[in-house]
Amino acid sequence: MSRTSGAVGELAELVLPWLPPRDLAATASACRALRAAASAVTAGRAADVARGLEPVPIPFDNLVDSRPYAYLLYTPFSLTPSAASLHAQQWGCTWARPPGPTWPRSDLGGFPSAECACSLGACGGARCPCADPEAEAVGSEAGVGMGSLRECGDGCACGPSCGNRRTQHGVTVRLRVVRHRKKGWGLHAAEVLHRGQFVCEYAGELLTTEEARRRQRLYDELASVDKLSPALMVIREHLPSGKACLRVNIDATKVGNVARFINHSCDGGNLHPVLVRSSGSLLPRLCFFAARDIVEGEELAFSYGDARVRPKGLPCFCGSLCCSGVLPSEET
Ligand SMILES: C[S@@+](CC[C@H](N)C(=O)[O-])C[C@H]1O[C@@H](n2cnc3c(N)ncnc32)[C@H](O)[C@@H]1O
Repeated sequence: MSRTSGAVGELAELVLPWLPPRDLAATASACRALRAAASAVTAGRAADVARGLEPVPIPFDNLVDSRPYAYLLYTPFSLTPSAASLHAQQWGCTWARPPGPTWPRSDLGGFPSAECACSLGACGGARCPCADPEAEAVGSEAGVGMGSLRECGDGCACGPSCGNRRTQHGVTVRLRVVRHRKKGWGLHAAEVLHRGQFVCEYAGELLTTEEARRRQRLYDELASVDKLSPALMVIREHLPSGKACLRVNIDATKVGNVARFINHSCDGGNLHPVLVRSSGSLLPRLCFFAARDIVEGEELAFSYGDARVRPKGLPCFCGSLCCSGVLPSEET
């Protein structure tokens, strides 16, 4: 009974002394079976943060303390909070049927879209309206702000195997979530990544600005007492008119994908954040590309200054030569 605690321990102390030997032995054996089952669940969670929802498993790796994994509800795509609760995974389980993406949306509600009608294999060519002349350069520089990319989407005639959908197949590169002494978990390459290679999207709950502000206040309080590692991303995009600004709030704190483990680096890190637009979609998606060749084992990082994450005034341990000493934050 040395390891039982709280209510279970109290209950055991009350009940067990009254049991006959056979029932006491049966209770002990049931506890051993439960312990083995719980260990199997822990091992499964530690073996794959994505719980089978990405094309390749993404294991946790902790040589620093005793936490085997970080718990989150995994979603490969961004969702609205109502969809997230509707499709909530049972505690500890994978989804029987994962939810579909909130975008790209097929219904544009009257907004113009530049979808292509290319036949399969012809996308990305000179006549394809979704072709992006800058596509080759995407991801080639870190620390130069947010890039942009156009891809085919739900509004296009081509199918999912079209070559102009680099970011739409989930995480296909080998990654690992590694525990750090000062920064918490961090995302690392588990194979060589080449400059310009797509790494992952930043997926989570899509929030209204009002809800994002409400959560930020809460996360600030919890983070200041070390109770939470928030992953609320605020992306601002100035529209061509210069008069309006599109704001996208993605909260991956509790419902999100592997990108929520990417830490900040003051020197821009080795990832290039890129806003990807596709036909049939009102909102851009935030995607990360390798900004240079990355060796196996290297930590992946980008500058939170480009797509800001709260909370305020926390110390930065990125270790880069130009480290400012604090994590970037913003007034919302
Ligand atoms: C998006 S999460 C990144 C994953 C996080 N390390 C975890 O364990 O879940 C952002 C949080 O990670 C921590 N973090 C990220 N970059 C950091 C850095 N350079 N130095 C210290 N802490 C960092 C901060 O707590 C920040 O609020």
